[in-house]
Amino acid sequence: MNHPREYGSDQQRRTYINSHMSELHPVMKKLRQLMETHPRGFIMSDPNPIMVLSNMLKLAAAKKCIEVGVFTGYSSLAWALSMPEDGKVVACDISTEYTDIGKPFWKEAGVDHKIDLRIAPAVETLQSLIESEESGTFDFIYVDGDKLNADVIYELSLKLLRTNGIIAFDNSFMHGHLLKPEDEDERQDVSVIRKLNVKIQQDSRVAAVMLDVADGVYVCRKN
Ligand SMILES: C[S@@+](CC[C@H](N)C(=O)[O-])C[C@H]1O[C@@H](n2cnc3c(N)ncnc32)[C@H](O)[C@@H]1O
Repeated sequence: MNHPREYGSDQQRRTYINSHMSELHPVMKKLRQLMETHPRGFIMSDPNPIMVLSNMLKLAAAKKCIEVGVFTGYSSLAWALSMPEDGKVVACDISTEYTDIGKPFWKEAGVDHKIDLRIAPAVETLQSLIESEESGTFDFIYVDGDKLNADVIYELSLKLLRTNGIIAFDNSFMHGHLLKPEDEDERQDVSVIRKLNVKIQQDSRVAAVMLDVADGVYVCRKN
């Protein structure tokens, strides 16, 4: 039997965690500061999971990554900074309006040569990578966009990842909706992720664990 344990309130934990994270890279910090006044700035990834995942990339000596959902390039910048000079991030987004904001920051950090931005629906970009025979070659895939296609993205990603490669989904709690029972009129994106989370938990192709950071991050290692 599990003994009940008390680790403080959610707010107390978050405050403590946030005050004990290492300093961000100065360019990541600058981009975050810029986005504080942007009307959509709140959709940027939270620095805590980004730091956890960056540490994993370093440990795995990752050289090939994919990101689904670039926005203004904060998380792409983190992956590029975590890889060696010959590392590559295939960065997928449909918006040049947002990605154009991030590009100068990639250049300032000296990692723009590692980021291969593809402006197209992510599913198309992932399919094109499979067609160009890159299956089984990626170390890490971060999914933070296109929730409606998350299941297709998961299946394509499992093809593209190498054995022991990692796929990480941001927003596994879907802004808290998935911590509650299903609504009759649940939003479609919430419903897609609810089903995908169950599928992943039962999927013998991966070893998966959800991190209780920010809006939840589902970290799945391909067996
Ligand atoms: C939550 S934001 C990504 C935040 C980013 N990871 C960061 O840390 O700043 C989601 C992004 O997904 C992009 N997106 C939406 N639908 C997409 C699709 N079908 N294919 C690729 N990107 C898509 C949006 O344009 C948006 O920039």
